[in-house]
Amino acid sequence: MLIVRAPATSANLGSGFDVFGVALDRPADVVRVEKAERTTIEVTGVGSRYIPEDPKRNTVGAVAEALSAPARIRIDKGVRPASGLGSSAASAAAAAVALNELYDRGRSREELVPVAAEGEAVVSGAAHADNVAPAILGGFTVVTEEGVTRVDADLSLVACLPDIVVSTRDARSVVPDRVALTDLVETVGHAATLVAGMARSDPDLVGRGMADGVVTPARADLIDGYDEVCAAARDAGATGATISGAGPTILAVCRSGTQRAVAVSMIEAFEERGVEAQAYRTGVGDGATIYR
Ligand SMILES: Nc1ncnc2c1ncn2[C@@H]1O[C@H](COP(=O)(O)OP(=O)(O)O)[C@@H](O)[C@H]1O
Ligand SMILES: N[C@@H](CCOP(=O)(O)O)C(=O)O
Repeated sequence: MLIVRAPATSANLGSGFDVFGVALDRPADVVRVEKAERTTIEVTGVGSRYIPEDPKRNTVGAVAEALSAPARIRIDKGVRPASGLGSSAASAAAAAVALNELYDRGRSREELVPVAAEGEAVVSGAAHADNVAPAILGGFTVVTEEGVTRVDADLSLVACLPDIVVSTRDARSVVPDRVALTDLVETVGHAATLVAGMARSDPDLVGRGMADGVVTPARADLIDGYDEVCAAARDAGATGATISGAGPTILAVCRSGTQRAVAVSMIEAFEERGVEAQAYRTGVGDGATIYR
């Protein structure tokens, strides 16, 4: 048997829709795999009752199929599904790394990114790789058609998860399919600022670069209290806050020493709207880790 842990991830970071992603220290999924005649899946842990065990409907089933690696797969969920924290991607990334090792397929970590992205197509309708790339490689990642670029970064983050469910599939349906040139220019500027900030582990630049006038405003209505929670995070010392992935989690980047205050303020702002929430005080983490 092989055991692999893969972390939660936060995709988009505002200006990098379907391109940027960052691995978080926590939470994480743990996946156990054993060779078998055919693939079977068992799911336990956070939100497991909402996750199908049918290999055709679970992200890990698509990964096993893509690697021709049938297995008994047990998933212990630490990342709540439909959270905006790459829940479906954490399982897919862990399964890709585990099955590649179990069956000695010899794929590099970079080569496993499109394999794990096959799983994302099963749940969201698009094989977007912005969650699976950091879940496999760790750090901050930039995904394009040509491949993945990884940047090491050290940042203090808060991921605040309200008791609201937003499915990635639904949140993708509200994204505009055209943008004006002025919006494009603004987005390129923000995205470039964010990448420079990641390379320098500079929370001010990253916070500034998270601004986005295209995708985020279209999705903000799906999260009750979005504006108030972002404002509370900034007032408490965050340099920026935005929707994590497709939501409902809100990700905040913190100045040194403000992480606790940011977390408390975000929870309180949700509570003022009558929404319960929990906050992960986290940072940029490693990718999938194999435990034998
Ligand atoms: N291994 C898995 N882990 C989590 N969710 C899964 C998995 N396989 C399929 N799903 C389905 O994917 C959906 C959650 O994915 P998504 O909406 O992208 O959430 P998240 O934003 O947390 O990744 C749910 O409908 C869930 O049932
Ligand atoms: N780029 C995708 C990311 C979805 O992330 P998730 O964590 O919500 O699955 C999107 O924004 O749709």
